[in-house]
Amino acid sequence: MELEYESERPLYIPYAGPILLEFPLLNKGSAFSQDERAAFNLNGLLPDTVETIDEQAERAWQQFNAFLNDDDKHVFLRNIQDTNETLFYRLIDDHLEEMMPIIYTPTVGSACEHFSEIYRRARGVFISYPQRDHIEDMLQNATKQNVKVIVVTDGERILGLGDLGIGGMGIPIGKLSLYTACGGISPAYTLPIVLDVGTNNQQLLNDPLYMGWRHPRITGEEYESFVADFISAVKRRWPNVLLQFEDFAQKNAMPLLERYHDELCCFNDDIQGTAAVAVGTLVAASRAAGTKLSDQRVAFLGAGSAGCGIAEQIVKEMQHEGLSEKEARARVFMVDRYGLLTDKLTNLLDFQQRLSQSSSALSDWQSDNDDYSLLDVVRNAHPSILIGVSGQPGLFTEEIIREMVKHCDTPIVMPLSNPTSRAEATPTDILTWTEGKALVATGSPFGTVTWQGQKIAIAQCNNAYIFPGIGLGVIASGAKRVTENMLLSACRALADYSPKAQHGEGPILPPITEIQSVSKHIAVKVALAAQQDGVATQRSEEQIKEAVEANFWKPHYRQYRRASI
Ligand SMILES: NC(=O)C1=CN([C@@H]2O[C@H](COP(=O)(O)OP(=O)(O)OC[C@H]3O[C@@H](n4cnc5c(N)ncnc54)[C@H](O)[C@@H]3O)[C@@H](O)[C@H]2O)C=CC1
Ligand SMILES: CC(=O)C(=O)O
Ligand SMILES: [Mg+2]
Repeated sequence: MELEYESERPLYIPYAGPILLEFPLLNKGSAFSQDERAAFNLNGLLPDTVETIDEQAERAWQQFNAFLNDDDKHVFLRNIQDTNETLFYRLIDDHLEEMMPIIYTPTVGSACEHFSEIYRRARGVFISYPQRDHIEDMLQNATKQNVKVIVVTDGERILGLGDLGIGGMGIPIGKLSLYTACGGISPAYTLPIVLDVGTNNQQLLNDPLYMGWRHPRITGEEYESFVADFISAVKRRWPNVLLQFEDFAQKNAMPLLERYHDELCCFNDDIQGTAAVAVGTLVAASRAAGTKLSDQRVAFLGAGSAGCGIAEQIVKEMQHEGLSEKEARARVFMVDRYGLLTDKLTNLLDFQQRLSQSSSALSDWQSDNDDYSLLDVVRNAHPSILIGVSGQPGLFTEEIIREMVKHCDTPIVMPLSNPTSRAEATPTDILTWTEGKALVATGSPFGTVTWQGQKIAIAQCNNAYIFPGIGLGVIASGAKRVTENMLLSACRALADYSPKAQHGEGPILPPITEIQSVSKHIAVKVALAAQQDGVATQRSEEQIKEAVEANFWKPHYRQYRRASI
């Protein structure tokens, strides 16, 4: 197994003794060879047997399975990540299906809620508002020097769980674990960051164990200039870094993206990554059904960052298929807390306004109220696609789903809210209420559903299918910006990979176990789009493919030689 790496050049390491064992990027534990143990003063610090990474992974897998609940499994895996990153990624490589729900949604949600209780060791950078004059120093202190991907949150909208303060750090850590496990970005190049601007979560403020800044969130001018200082410091420290905004509250997500998308290589995963995965799924589903996305009508529950991001991408795709912008917008219905977004509502944000329906076009709609509920929309607009991004569980009721299936043979129903506890409906309920007719995709993983003896796999429509490939494509091409075209290419590349669209059967999205191949394919398309948009150097497709392979890090141990200090 290790032979293929034997020709790889050795690494020259300036650390020795216990310090080397404390370095998660360099530690090999019991896999240090006898020669290395002698050269690096490790003799006596490890049990006698020199193990292979496979043997270490087998022990860790047995230990993993001995834990009785997922939260404990999460803590266990995070501990391996913090002590031996190579082993951590080997384990995930070997058991992605079992471990992805533990390091990512749904378990990461619980890990964020209990962040201060389960805290063990430092990882990433915590930039708190009281330390705002020292941001540059904090970035200098990061344990990683050559950072290529940052995921940053301020913890205000963590999955559908709300404001979790610095507990939100679990999300950048989890996302970056997937950048490595699914997108092959070396963990030496990734850095999770939380901007600690306080929290409005009273439970956390009252919690004696809470480790963040105990202060209500700063807002307005103070918040904006703090983020601006952070972005300037990042640009000075790592001018070519890819920065992913993650889980910011609705009021900040879009303004931050609009302000910075042309200042550095960045994107917002909840708006743009989610749009790419959702529209990729819908394009694949339409292809499989022999129709087009522009033939569908789409209803959303939740007109926030994710909902409006997906909706705008749907409008673009429908225009690409031949509709005018007006025709496309007339097919998309956004329902939020106060009902359907129409031009009668006066309190809409800019990005919601663009997606509101003209009330004159709804004059013949039947409703008991002035505001149209989701049920009213389903009754009157007859959507064939229903997308849940409200963060509220159970809102796709039996009545709504049964009404939907009256008007459409194969409804596509996507409760995308995370974690599992926030899903708008369960796949079992949706399939029961539609008598097995619905095509279901969820944000968090759900098991196979058996409907009248038939086993139906449930696709996980999560931006995890997109962002690792974008990161790999940006790194392989040296792209300086993330353009709309690059996101659109990622979306179409995912649709190319759909088993159902390709073969007419099987799941709508490729199984998670194929995510590395999917990410490589997305990376190539993203890199090509970057070149077309003039934000990356021109190279042939062959050269891009080689760069994607060359940049794809694999979890194995390199040989170490002692560097002179
Ligand atoms: N599957 C995936 O890849 C992704 C899933 N999500 C999930 O989507 C959810 C929303 O995320 P964002 O859009 O970023 O949050 P957001 O806070 O920007 O938007 C949520 C929207 O839902 C609305 N809402 C809340 N309760 C409602 C109700 N009872 N009826 C109708 N609308 C209601 C809110 O007013 C808000 O406009 C979260 O649970 C998140 O985990 C987000 C990004 C990616
Ligand atoms: C998947 C994701 O980014 C979210 O639920 O926020
Ligand atoms: Mg998110």
